[in-house]
This record gives sequence, C-alpha cells and structure tokens, in this order.
Amino acid sequence: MTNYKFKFHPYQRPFKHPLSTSHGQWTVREGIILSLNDEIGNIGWGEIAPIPWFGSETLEQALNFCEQLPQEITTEEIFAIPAELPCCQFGFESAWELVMGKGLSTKDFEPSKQHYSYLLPSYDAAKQSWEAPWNQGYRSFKWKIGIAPIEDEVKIVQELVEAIPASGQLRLDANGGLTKQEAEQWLMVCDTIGAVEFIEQPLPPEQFDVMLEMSHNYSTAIALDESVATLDQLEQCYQRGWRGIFVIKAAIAGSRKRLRQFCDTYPIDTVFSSALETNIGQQAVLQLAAEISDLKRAVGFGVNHWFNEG
Ligand SMILES: O=C(O)CCC(=O)C1=CC=C[C@@H](O)[C@@H]1C(=O)O
Ligand SMILES: [Mg+2]
Repeated sequence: MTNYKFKFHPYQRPFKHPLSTSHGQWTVREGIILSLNDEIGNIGWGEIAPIPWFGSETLEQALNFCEQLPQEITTEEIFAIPAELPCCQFGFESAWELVMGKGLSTKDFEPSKQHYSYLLPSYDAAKQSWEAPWNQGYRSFKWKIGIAPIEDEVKIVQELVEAIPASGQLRLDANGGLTKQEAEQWLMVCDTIGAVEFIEQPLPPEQFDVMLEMSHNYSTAIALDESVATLDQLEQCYQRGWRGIFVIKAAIAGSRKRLRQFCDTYPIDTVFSSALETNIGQQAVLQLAAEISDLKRAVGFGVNHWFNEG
C-alpha cells in the first residue's frame, strides 16, 4: 500500500475590489494548498477552497481536518474523507490523481477566451468594463443582480445588451437574493430582451419548488448554483425533477470520483464555475470539466482579474 507524504499550507488572496453579491461583500479569498509525494519523488498538488455560505465546510474545519492527519496518508484515507468536507475531498483527490499521473497534464488545458465567461464588476461599472475583455476574445459575460434596486439593475442590463454586440451573451446571477415577484419580473424582462443566457439562482435554495415551476413558465433559462453547491444537494435537486442548468463549482462540490460517476449516469446541462480558487484549483476543475462535460456553455472562470496577480 502506497503512503503519500502530505504537506499543506493556508493562503490568503485579497480581491482587488470587494466582490459584492446578495450574500454581502467578499474581500479576501482564503484557502489551503496541499501536496502529496510518493516514494519515488512524484508530486501532486491540490487546493481546498471553501465557500461556507454556499454550504461547504469552513476554512477552520478544513484546517482542523488537515492538522489531525498523519504526515503520511494512504489512498484509502483519501477516499474515506467524509462528504461533510467536500472541499477537502476535492483537494485531496485532485492531488492524488496528479501524483498517480491520472490527470491530464494541467498545463495543456487552455480553452480560448470564448469558452470563458467574464465576471463583470458589480453595479454600473459593468457598462465600462465589458469592452476590454471583448477585445481579448470573451463572448460571455456575467453580472450580479439582486444588489441594487431592481429598476436600476434592469436599466443597466438593457444598456449592457444594447452595447454588447449581438454575438455576445449575458448571464445574470442573483445569488438567491430576489423575491418571487422580482424573479418573475426579471424573467419577463429577459424573455423580452432575448439576449440573456440564464438567470442564476434567482431565489434561495429553500424555494426550489418555486424555481422549478418558473423554469417551466419562461423561455429564459434558470441555473441553480447555491441549490446544487455540493454533490448531495446536486443529486437531490436532480431527484426532485430539476432538468434546467446546473452550475457546478467542482472545487466545493466534493469527490471528483463521485462527480464523474454522477455526470456519466445523468446527462445534465452544466456550467462549470470558479470558486475563485488559485490556478492550482482552477486547473484541477478545468481538467475535470473537459473530461466530463461537453463544454457547450462557457466556463465561469473569467475571474482572474478580480485578484491583484490576475
Ligand atoms: O461563475 C462565474 O462566472 C464566476 C464565479 C462566480 O460568479 C462566483 C464564485 C464564487 C461565489 C459567488 O460569488 C459567485 C457565484 O455565485 O457564482
Ligand atoms: Mg452563482
């Protein structure tokens, strides 16, 4: 049985500007980088990037888990990490696949910018911020809603749709921050505009039944994000009848092995999305996305500009 030398260290990455969503303001991304070394010198890297307000473990819980591990761990111990620690499951399995030489060489995975969706700044700064990424090749843009008054945000979306060339696409992400009435209003506006690819998580996860009903009543698609953040939640929403878009933040969803099995079994409509992790986590997610998804929807990884080194 192979033992892997295990090392880890926490990191902090301040955002250039706080990321405003209806969950509040996010100013520093904290996570853990881990490595596994085998006896013949192979090394695999992984990342633990919690987003507790999405339902993952906290950074403290992940650190406590890492600290109680021995300096050498086995494959069995890696695949026995409980589902209550989904970011740890993802980070350790990423490193294990790399040290075993199972993952694609991550440096080869580089879809062109047209396969990425660019996360625009919040509020009306978006209107001045889409053109530079457009000139870099981005054709998909995401903007946060549910932060300012709806009439102000609708006006900004109409101006954005007017300004962005017709071949571009816009995604709106409410982070569950709308009321039922506002969600209906947004869906009617988007059906009229016709240029919005989907509205992400219009209502909080506990209003699943309302979103399921809405998904049958409007032509603008609805994407679940917070509702399907972990594999347990994702499977539950599928069993409850969701056949709309699933936003998969693989870095916080849990076991890579289990996600592969689920996507092999159920042909779901997916958008792979960043957990605002570092390049280590990003490459581990994009390699998995290329393996298990048709990538027909742009991946939500146009986010590096949110960090100083981005
Ligand atoms: O999905 C994307 O296009 C970019 C990533 C992104 O929007 C998010 C990452 C992490 C937490 C959230 O604030 C936000 C989201 O809700 O999707
Ligand atoms: Mg989202």
